[in-house]
Amino acid sequence: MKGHLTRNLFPEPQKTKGRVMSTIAAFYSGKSILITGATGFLGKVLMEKLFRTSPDLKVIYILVRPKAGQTLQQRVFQILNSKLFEKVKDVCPNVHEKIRAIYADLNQNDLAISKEDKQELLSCTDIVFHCAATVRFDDHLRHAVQLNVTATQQLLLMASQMPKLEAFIHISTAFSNCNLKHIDEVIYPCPVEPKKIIDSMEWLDDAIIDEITPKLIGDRPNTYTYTKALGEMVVQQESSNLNIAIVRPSIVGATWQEPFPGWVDNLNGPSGLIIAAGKGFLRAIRGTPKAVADLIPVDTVANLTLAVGWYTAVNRPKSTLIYHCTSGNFNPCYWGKMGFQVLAAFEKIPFERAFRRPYADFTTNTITTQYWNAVSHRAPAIIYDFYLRLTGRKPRMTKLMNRLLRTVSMLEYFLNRSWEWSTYNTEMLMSELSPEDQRVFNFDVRQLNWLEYIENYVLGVKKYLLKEDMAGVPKAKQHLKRLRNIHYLFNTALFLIAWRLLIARSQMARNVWFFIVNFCYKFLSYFRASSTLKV
Ligand SMILES: CCCCCCCCCCCCCCCCCC(=O)SCCNC(=O)CCNC(=O)[C@H](O)C(C)(C)COP(=O)(O)OP(=O)(O)OC[C@H]1O[C@@H](n2cnc3c(N)ncnc32)[C@H](O)[C@@H]1OP(=O)(O)O
Ligand SMILES: NC(=O)C1=CN([C@@H]2O[C@H](COP(=O)(O)OP(=O)(O)OC[C@H]3O[C@@H](n4cnc5c(N)ncnc54)[C@H](OP(=O)(O)O)[C@@H]3O)[C@@H](O)[C@H]2O)C=CC1
Repeated sequence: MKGHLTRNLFPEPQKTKGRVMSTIAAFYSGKSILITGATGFLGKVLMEKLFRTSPDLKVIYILVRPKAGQTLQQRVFQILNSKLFEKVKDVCPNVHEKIRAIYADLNQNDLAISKEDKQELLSCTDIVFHCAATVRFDDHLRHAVQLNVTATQQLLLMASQMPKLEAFIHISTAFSNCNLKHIDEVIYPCPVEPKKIIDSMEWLDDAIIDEITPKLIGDRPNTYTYTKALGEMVVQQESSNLNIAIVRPSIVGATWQEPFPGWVDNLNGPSGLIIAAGKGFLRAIRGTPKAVADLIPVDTVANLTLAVGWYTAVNRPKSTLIYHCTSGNFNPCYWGKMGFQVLAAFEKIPFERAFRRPYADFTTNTITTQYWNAVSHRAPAIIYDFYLRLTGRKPRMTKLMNRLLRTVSMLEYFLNRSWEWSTYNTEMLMSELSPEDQRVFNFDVRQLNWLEYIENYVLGVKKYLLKEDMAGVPKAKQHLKRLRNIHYLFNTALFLIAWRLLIARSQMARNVWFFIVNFCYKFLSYFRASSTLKV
């Protein structure tokens, strides 16, 4: 593909209302773009930004599968009519004509794209953004390989047959090499070749795959990070034929600025834990307060990805460039501090019908974690289920708590380590951008104010995930006050009962008790006597 281009890759910067138009936005005008994973968290934000900044783009092809009883068209309709796309409709009123949903299933070896659709994609596509993946940590290796490795290979094969293709941008993860502490902008090889893994998945049965999975993933924590690393190797193997770049985001969180702050639509990463903490289910996590919380807003990832698409197409770097999209070395935040910020946000923006008052303790001690799990997580769930049973309702809290603790245990790996990612390419790209591009496609996280971001994140979780109205905030605050009083009352009762039992059984406890009562009495008498003397 390299060197096949006949088009003008350096469009003249245009002027819009006295301001020079963004070069990147101008670059995407008139382009046919293929996005995989466009129905996902990052894909939607990427597509929204493209339509908003380059309304003159020709078409966005999205590979979609029917899901949850919805047809392709219904899925697209739902996305275009969501809050996220409100601004797009103003700048690009015919957006529905510019989006073309193509049936595809990345679980199928040939991606299940029809002949006609494939022909159109091959002849028209200018740029590919490959976002689709399974992001589940515990996916069966066969499924994770199919989506994160084989599907990537199939897509690259298609890309190599696209005569107009200018750039192929692959979205990986900054954690694909999380077994290392310092990660450079290079592709690290896995011991077993991806082609061998793909082949073996075809003939090994599930039981044998289960057996060899721990050996294959080695010192990585899950099949997700392992298969994303294999996916990168596949990309590297095709890089001599294609103009490719890889973007590696860290933990992707709610939007920072665009199209508005705090937008989020799934429970992955921190979002689910914010709900669990805000509703009072999760009160302690095994996490290192001083470890870097490498969160990156989803709009920052979209901006960097679009800038990478432009740079790769225009400059055609000789080798595959890798861009780390991380916050740690530009503007670090730490889990302990983030925990405080989330709690502070709950004070202002409490969630409705909380189970207990929000509290979050990051602890590194395994015994403390087990204590918290027993006393603060499982015991209240058992008591609540007992109450549900007594009132003739179905118990559910213990089951919910068990699933939550399982989820937390899977995220713990990322809460107890810090990584260093080199960011030379990302910084180089930033310096290549014109001031207007730096403004429109901002990925400079040094400007991010964490306190403000976290507050908007919590607000976004409340509005877009929990669908709670801000009008309910006073009632939610009232409910939390009631929970606090119940908490104090419960603790006092517990203390008195324990003490009473102790006094009944131990002479020593009785002596201590009499000593305290005697001391208090004497102190009060002295205080009374001295105040009478003053008068
Ligand atoms: C003040 C304290 C708070 C401070 C904030 C602290 C934040 C810490 C966040 C650390 C995150 C570290 C992430 C590292 C990401 C690496 C980057 C990537 O590339 S990775 C890309 C990112 N990938 C990921 O993040 C994937 C992580 N998730 C998974 O892999 C799977 O969901 C699973 C294996 C954890 C559970 O599987 P399984 O048991 O089969 O069940 P299902 O999947 O069906 O879900 C069961 C229930 O749990 C729900 N729920 C789901 N997620 C979360 C959550 N995060 N949390 C809570 N809840 C969650 C789910 O909605 C459902 O509820 P319901 O319907 O029953 O009511
Ligand atoms: N979220 C995060 O914290 C991070 C994500 N990343 C990477 O960013 C990319 C996007 O992640 P994110 O948006 O969060 O993930 P999502 O889970 O939100 O989206 C995944 C996308 O892939 C699509 N997909 C999955 N399986 C298939 C299939 N069989 N056929 C067709 N499409 C399929 C999904 O479609 P459908 O809607 O039909 O399920 C969805 O559009 C991924 O490559 C991920 O590895 C990297 C670092 C962190």
